[in-house]
Amino acid sequence: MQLQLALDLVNIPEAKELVKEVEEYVDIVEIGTPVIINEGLRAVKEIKEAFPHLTVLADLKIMDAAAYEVMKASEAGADIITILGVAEDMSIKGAVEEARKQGKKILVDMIGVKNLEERAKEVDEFGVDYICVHTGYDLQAVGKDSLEELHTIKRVVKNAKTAIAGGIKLDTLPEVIKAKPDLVVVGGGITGQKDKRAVAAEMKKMIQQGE
Ligand SMILES: O=C(CO)[C@H](O)[C@H](O)COP(=O)(O)O
Repeated sequence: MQLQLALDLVNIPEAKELVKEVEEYVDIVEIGTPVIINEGLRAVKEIKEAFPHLTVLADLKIMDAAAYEVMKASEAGADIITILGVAEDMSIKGAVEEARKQGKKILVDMIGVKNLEERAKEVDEFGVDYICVHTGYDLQAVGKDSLEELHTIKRVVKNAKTAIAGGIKLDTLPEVIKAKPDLVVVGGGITGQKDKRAVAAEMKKMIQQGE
């Protein structure tokens, strides 16, 4: 089980500081959608250059023009690129094909997918690398989480790795670990804490113990 640090509400210098603080405890660094909106793919490039040993995920949440956007994120140094599960089949297949050419991976974000079980089976057949259930900020605000959805995809996904994101904190991590996703994505649960390093270290320890 891997730990992904999601960086959403920072600029590039702040992102670098944050990664420096916790890098020994995280496996993947996510350059979040708001960072890419504010800073462009330059954020991906600068983080990859500063931390070449870390796996960098570009959270583009691609909806269209998938092959082109995967190519651009790959050129910037992303190792993993995200596309939405609600995108057209052709877009997801195009993303996978381009990622294979570039030697990169695709994570499908299932945010907003209504027919989760059926769609997870379909995208799993397209050869994607990760399928991620995700409660976005807007639903977190009304108390939702993705644990039930994780159980659903764990049941039906045969090829891809499973992942979970959205509002995971130290106190909710044990339940998540029990469900055994391959990847746990944590943003505010680390970045919003006073002692980020200590929280990341504790999360890593809990994850290792849960394996
Ligand atoms: O993709 C995102 C928002 O759309 C976030 O990166 C993801 O939800 C993880 O952050 P947090 O743990 O703060 O919810």
